[in-house]
Amino acid sequence: MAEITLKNLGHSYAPNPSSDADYALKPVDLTWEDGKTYALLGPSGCGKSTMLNIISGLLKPSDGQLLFNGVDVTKAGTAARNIAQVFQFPVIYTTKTVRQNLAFPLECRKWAPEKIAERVTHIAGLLDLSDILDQPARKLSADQKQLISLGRGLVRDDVSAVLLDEPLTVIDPQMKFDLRRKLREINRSTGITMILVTHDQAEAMSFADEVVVMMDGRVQQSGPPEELFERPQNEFVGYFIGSPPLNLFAVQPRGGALHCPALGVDFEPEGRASDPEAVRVGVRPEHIHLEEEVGSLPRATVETIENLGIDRVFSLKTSGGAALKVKSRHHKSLKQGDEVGLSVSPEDVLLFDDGQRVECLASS
Ligand SMILES: Nc1ncnc2c1ncn2[C@@H]1O[C@H](COP(=O)(O)OP(=O)(O)OP(=O)(O)O)[C@@H](O)[C@H]1O
Repeated sequence: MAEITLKNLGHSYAPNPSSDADYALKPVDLTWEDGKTYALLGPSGCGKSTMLNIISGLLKPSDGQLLFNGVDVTKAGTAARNIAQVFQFPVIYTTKTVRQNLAFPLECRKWAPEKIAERVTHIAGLLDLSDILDQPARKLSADQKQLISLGRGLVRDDVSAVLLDEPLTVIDPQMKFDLRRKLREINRSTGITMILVTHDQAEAMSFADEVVVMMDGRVQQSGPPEELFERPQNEFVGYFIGSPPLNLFAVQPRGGALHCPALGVDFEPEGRASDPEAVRVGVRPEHIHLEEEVGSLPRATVETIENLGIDRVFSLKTSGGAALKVKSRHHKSLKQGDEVGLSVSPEDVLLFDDGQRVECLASS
């Protein structure tokens, strides 16, 4: 098992990269602690597979170094790295039984038969495969086949990390939940570092101790799910994480400070004075409160209501014409066309200058 360090690690598929734009993965410094779960999250083409393939050794990076437990493995082949990889589609021998599939990597390493039997029994127990060990793999469901793929990786006792490349794509939604829980249980019981690639934020947020958000080949932010939700470093992360995404509002200069007309909040950005045109205020739909007694609060009109079961998403238009969404489990009597007051706590307000979050003093 290994701590994985990316040291100024980047990759360009172009032979002579001349600018940032030539890099599929822009050079980045990151350390992934031994035993934790990580998710690489971002839209299609943002560089997730490039990063994963560099870690597994399928791709040699054009820039920087990759270290496992402090040892430079940048030039090491896949075999030397002892990485187990699970792909989108299960990679198993359909003509073999579950037991034979799990035993095969150990037979190739010339383990003694009794050690193989012991290890296979242990791994099958971890993965809930004990009852089907003697069934042919081809007869199993997609999620069971994915568990066998995972088992084939875990069965070796020298695995540095498990890389999961969108392994839940072929799985039914309910099974996805179970398999994700199972993966976390295995991580906790084996202490093996797991890195999941996904473009599904809910999957990333519920699986990983830390999520690495990527866009255009650049790591935008890396941190625990709550931190990405509460303190996104830039507008992209704020918008990409959360459902519905972060509300963003324009500001106007007012008496040396900045004023957000939609929410009726004033700000003083810390540090340099900002160009108001480049400043936007962000508030999570969960953090805006609706008041049915409007009073002197900023007002908005309910345009549509989406019922999500427990929660509702209210799409609103402020009196100044700004659109926003509010997510709440209250206000069941509100209907389209109703007028409501808006309130927000200063600590829930985020300020972005030129797309990057800045600290600010907010007062309602
Ligand atoms: N072998 C290659 N040669 C040239 N360009 C490549 C190659 N592989 C990927 N790219 C480019 O590198 C960028 C990052 O691709 P990558 O596959 O790493 O993204 P991704 O986030 O994994 O996307 P997806 O979610 O669609 O798999 C993309 O612009 C892609 O077109």
